[in-house]
Amino acid sequence: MGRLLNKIKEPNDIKRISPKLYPILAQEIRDFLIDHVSQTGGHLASNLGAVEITMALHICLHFPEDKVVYDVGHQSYVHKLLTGRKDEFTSLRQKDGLCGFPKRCESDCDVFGTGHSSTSISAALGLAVARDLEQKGETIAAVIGDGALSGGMAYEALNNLSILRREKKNMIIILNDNKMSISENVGGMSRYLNDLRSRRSYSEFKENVENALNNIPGVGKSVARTLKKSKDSIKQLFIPGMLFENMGITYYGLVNGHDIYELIHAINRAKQHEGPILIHAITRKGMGYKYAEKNPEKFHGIGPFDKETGEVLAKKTKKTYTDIFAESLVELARENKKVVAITAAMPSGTGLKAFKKHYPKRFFDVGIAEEHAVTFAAGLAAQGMRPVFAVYSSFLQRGYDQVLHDVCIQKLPVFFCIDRSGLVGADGETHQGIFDISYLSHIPNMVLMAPKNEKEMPAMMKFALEYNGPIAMKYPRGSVYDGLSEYNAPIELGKSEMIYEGQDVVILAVGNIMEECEKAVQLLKSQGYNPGLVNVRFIRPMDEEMLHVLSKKYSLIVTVEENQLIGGYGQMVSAFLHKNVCKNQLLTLGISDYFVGHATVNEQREEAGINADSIVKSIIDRMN
Ligand SMILES: Cc1ncc(C[n+]2csc(CCOP(=O)(O)OP(=O)(O)O)c2C)c(N)n1
Ligand SMILES: CC(=O)[C@@H](O)[C@H](O)COP(=O)(O)O
Ligand SMILES: [Mg+2]
Repeated sequence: MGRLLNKIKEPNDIKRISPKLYPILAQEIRDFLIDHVSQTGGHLASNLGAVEITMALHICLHFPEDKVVYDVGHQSYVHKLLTGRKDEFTSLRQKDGLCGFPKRCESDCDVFGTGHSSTSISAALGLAVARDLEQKGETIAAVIGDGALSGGMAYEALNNLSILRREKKNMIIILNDNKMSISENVGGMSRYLNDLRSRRSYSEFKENVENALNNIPGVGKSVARTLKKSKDSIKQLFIPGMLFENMGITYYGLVNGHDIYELIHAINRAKQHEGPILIHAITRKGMGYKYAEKNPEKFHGIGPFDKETGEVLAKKTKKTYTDIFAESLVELARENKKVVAITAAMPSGTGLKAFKKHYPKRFFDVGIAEEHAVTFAAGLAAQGMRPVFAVYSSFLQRGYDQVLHDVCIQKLPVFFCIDRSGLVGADGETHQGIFDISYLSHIPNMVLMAPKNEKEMPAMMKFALEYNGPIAMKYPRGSVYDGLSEYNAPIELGKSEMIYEGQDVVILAVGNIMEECEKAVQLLKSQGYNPGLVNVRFIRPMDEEMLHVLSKKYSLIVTVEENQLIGGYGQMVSAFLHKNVCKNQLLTLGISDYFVGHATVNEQREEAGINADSIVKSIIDRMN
């Protein structure tokens, strides 16, 4: 570890470093990040890009009294380094280890937990208003990227900042503009920021304007005097950032986001400002590591890699569910020209890059705007298109009302391809896809499917695109499970698939948890039991005909799902058995009412009691 970084053991220790050594410290931080993330995996490029911004904040502010909210929070490793957690980086994103996002319970310098995009300005405004109501004086800041600024919630907050303007109360927003979301940034705001980037700083503009006017013989000087008096008109004419200025947010740009001294000057100036102020910092995602600079998308979120070559260590031996989705959609779209694909700033993660390559005019990246994406899809469907919205389960939570209000009430044929459904592992609590059955299964007109493995996925997708109404298919992060059971039964609305008949006990497996259930069946058989096994396939509409048969044949019915138990499939079966006055024993296995922290998926399944061994134990305990 670098000599200077080694001196930083507690919050504010950076203030003991001589200013002339800041560039050396920045390099030591970059070396540390590359060394550690190359071993643990994590979000590297964003953190490399935020080194100087974070250092400057820690030089100018005093923690934990002063407070910074990091938008998304994937770029908060430097903040964690500078607040006494550098020794924990060997446990980054591992069970009981350092979280990859800010977390209140981890440090009093993590004032607000993040993970989902575009929340930082809202949260910081809440902190600032509380400060003012309490008549305190700390500095409150939000660090938001250009990608996160494409999220609608950010504008709701920018709009509401007027309450600080009115009271002349300070709040700093640092816009970390690197022209990148995970992929290239998109949309009108990105174009606006590009325009701002293309200009020099306002102060230069003002000076240049005055010089130009003063050089005009005769009228020039008086015009310059008049304009100078009405600063706003110069601003109106020339200042970049008028979008912010017109909302009452002072725009301070452009600042070189890698010049620590310029940043310190800007932040110290901003601290004195009476009202909200936005510092527009230009950075490079992946700064300081050539492989990440060249390919910031690859190094946005990356597994352990060889830092000498930039190559990921784990060789991909199997396809992922995302690969199967992407390949199948390209084929289905070839046959059906009405198929259009939508992503909310996740073209790589959802696999839609492949679709974009084949059908660029039928591909839409709407930015980090899931709410908009859902209703945009509804509009497309209302005009006869077959929109497919590929979205991570936890991010679709943003569009819940749009699913209900704009798609399901109107019974519009939108196909939701819900990736990262179920446990996701290292991203932890904010990213687990363990709520989608709960938040979709109670919406009338919605159909919710879950393939047991990759063989069933293409057929389910074909069925979905032929189904005339709202329909969703949930599938997990990671490699496919090519299971014991071959896909055979054709897909029929609301029909489950009996895999093994068995007797006494039957297991109903939802989606990819089939992997654990098949192992459990083998283990039970080895102990003399003969369990039945059902591939649920349709969470809704439920296969009530099958449930009637099962209720007559088996004394114990077991449901297993990678979802909260509350609102889950097991609860739906329980309601069915209750409504039909069935006397069966019911054992529901799933996530029992807690948020699942960062760990491996296997560790998370074991903790939840839905790995094979736990399923077996629960069944045997129940049967004896
Ligand atoms: C609601 C939501 N949608 C999508 C994501 C996935 N996501 C994480 S970081 C990111 C891009 C953020 O870009 P930017 O704010 O510019 O930060 P940078 O990585 O460039 O520093 C996206 C889309 C998310 N975290 N939350
Ligand atoms: C920070 C963020 O929200 C994304 O980078 C997310 O971590 C990506 O998840 P996957 O690694 O599953 O694509
Ligand atoms: Mg960015």
